[in-house]
Amino acid sequence: MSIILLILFIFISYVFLNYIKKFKNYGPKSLKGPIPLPIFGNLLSLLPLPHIPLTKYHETYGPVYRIWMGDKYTVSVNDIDIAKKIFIKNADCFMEHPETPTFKFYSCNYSNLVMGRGQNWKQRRDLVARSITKTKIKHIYTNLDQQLDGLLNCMDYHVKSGLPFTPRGNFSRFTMNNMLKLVMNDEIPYDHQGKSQGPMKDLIHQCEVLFTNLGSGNIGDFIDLLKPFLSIYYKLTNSCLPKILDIVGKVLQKHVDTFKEEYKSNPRDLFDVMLVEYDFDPLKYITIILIACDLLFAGSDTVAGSLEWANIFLCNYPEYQEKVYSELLCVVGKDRKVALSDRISTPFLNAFIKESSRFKTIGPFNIPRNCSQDIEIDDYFIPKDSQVILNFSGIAANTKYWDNPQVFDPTRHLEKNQEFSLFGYGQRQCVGSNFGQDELYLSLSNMILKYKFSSHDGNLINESEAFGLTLHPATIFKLKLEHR
Ligand code: HEM
Repeated sequence: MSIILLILFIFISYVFLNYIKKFKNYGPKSLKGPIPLPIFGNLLSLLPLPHIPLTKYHETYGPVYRIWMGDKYTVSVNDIDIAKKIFIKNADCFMEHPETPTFKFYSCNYSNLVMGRGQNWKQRRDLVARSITKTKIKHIYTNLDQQLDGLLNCMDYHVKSGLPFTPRGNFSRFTMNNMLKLVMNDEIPYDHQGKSQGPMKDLIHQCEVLFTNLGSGNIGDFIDLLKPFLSIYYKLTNSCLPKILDIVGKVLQKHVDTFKEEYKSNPRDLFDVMLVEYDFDPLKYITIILIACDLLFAGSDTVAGSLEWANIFLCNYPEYQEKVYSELLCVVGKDRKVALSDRISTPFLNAFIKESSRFKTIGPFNIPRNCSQDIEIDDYFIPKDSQVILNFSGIAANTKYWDNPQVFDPTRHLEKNQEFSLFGYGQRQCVGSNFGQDELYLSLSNMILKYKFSSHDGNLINESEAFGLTLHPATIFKLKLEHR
């Protein structure tokens, strides 16, 4: 009995002291924020769609405020100028991500690029940034073009058969294939009905499981008492990561076995580039596999989700669809496909894409960064070891930048060229931003030039959001496609 009382006493004292800590005053530049609860801090107020309360808090506490995510002091930044001061001007202070059981487990102890740290990260980042260009991998855009043909063929099938077209699944396979081609010169073949086939099919399935695991968030990452249990839980239960590493590892081994001298100057893909860079050192294979996985994860769901949202807006705002189509018809005509060089001549389509990404921010936040020392930025004090979130959804709704931000209106970008990027700022901003934007432009423009989009039942498509690894449409919607 006395042992139980003792444990209870220790627990209550811990909770009490822990709670007091949450009210520490950092002086006149202390950040304001909502009152936290014991243990959970403000976590419960963030459910189920954290970007909504995080954007609302801005109205009460200003563009930079603090919340407690469990035991983690978190700074939410909703202003572009301050974001730049943090992530560009004071980059050294905000370079790493916070250490959490989830980040640690899924990065195999920070051995990948996305979670990499210090010099290791710099070296991996430099390698990937140099590689995903057409100077290094020469056929990178030919591959993209072929994948686009595959997607358009699939859409053709739906036009001819009169069957409704489901963007979810078809767009994820398209973007996943672009990454598979880029990284390991592989792809998931599919029949016209959109069903995946072949050995890589299992990879897509395992990635979906992993996206769900990562996207659901885990309270054990934020509450110190739970962290050790979460680490143990991952070790005991999670089997999709080893499966993914196994599938990707086998493809890497095949690359090693089939490598030819000529691939040094004309690599088949990123695997070849990395094998040469690391001098075929088997100790580096795990890093190569993990970087490959980074690109598969970071580069597929983001672009696929952006395409889904853009399709919804084409259907729900048919007047803008007609304007984009007329512009493309005038610039490109019907005898060829849209090319990247047309981008400069399609301001309305560019504005439509920008508005689509502002209206539904596919990645509502950057990957949180850890602050490595106490620092003052303008009127804001950010304490050491707090985590900093760049709230893209908050910036997208900030009336400092946009009139009537709740209205979908591409013309706003023609009237005023307001800077807006979902790719982050500074050295650690998205390494695939150029490729991702090219992928989005090419696929969307060619779809619009070829097909008229509407919802399959004639109703407006539901625009509500589901929060996961990305902020994607909550419902799996279907489209009616007609040839233009
Ligand atoms: C619409 C498309 C995309 C969006 C919105 C997006 C957004 C982001 C964001 C917000 C970050 C974190 C930046 C930060 O912390 O400051 C990031 C990082 C990253 N993204 Fe993207 N991304 C997209 C497409 C892609 C593509 C196509 C690739 C691969 C080719 C890619 C690969 C990566 C990688 C590897 C990182 C980690 C970079 C590092 O830590 O050095 N992303 N992305």
